[in-house]
Amino acid sequence: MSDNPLLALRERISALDLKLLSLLAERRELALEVARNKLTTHRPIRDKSRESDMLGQLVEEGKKRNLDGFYVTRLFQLIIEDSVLTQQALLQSNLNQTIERSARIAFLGPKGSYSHLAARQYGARYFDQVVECGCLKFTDIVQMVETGQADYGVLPIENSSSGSINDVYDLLQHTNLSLVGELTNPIDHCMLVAGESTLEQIEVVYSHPQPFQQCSQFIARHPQWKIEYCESTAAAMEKVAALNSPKAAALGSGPGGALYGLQVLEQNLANQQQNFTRFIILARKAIEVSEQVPAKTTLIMATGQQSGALVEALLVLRDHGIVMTRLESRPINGNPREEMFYIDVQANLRDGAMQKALTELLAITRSLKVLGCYPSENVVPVDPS
Ligand SMILES: C=C(O[C@@H]1C=C(C(=O)O)C=C[C@H]1O)C(=O)O
Repeated sequence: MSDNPLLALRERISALDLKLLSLLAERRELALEVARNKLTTHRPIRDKSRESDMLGQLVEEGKKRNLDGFYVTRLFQLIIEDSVLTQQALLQSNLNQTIERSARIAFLGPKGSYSHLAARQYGARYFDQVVECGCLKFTDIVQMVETGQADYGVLPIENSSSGSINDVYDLLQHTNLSLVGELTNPIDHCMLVAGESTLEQIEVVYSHPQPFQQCSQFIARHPQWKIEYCESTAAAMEKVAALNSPKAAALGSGPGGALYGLQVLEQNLANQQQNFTRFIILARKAIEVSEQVPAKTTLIMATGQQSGALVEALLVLRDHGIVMTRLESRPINGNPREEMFYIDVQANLRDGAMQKALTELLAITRSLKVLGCYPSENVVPVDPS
């Protein structure tokens, strides 16, 4: 134990953190045991009343230890989210006989891009080993999966600040790949520097145009900075790491910056505090979703040009009690008078109601394609009882 009081305290904190890690790993193993039990009992993965009761007890126990309820709730909601998604992955691997322990995953941008981080996160949930395939363009990602050079493709499809990514929606019109998963990640834009620096010392900032748009209010407060656009946030980080100057910074993700040895100077810089990007996962083979796991299905359809055609189609979903979570329209190449509609629904493709709705939709639409049915990765947290 160090003689320096601060170092001695830090050593004790680090030792305690290791114990916390061991406990979290043990808890995750127990969650997997619960999932294996649910394989035999067919109970749903989520038991929200159990979560709510447990959180209530933890908040009370936390108060006895001077831990405020919001902190305890937020911490255990994150722990429970991991537990639920880990269980979902086990049930899905069991149902779809996913025995491969490694996968090749294609994504946009070099290491450190938001897509790269999403690909790593998805891969870690389903595989022991991931071969990372960074691509320059969305079309490269789709082509790598279609040609068997990659097993999965990760594509950003919408951002809460800048909206839908139309190029990806358009790609879905023409590919035979299936949608097999989704991932929604908070996008926390940070100012990243190569070493010690301050905002006052910064003279030039590098990033992709998107982060500059999403952080325009922060950037506007520093009109003296020179703005340099790069092809990706990862390229910006690479540049700043190479410059190794207190005058240069990159706008990107903290975890991405760490891959280039960059430190966070300022964080949470987006105009909108809640800044999320949703990614979709594509594969050559469609998957089935266990009825114990919340499912989403994505359809793509052309309704024809008769008036009210879209309304008629949406009424079919309503009549079968199917909840639509997203409706996006895109022009059809070469047919300016008609649009293609992308619909996300909270339903399992195998549900009877979903099958009946599809049969009726086939009769009233000009074209209809199921892009895929996949587990909903959005674990909505419950509050303490
Ligand atoms: C572990 C279980 O599965 C889920 C995860 C829970 C958790 O991590 O505490 C609690 C309830 C369920 O939503 C369980 O059913 O007990």
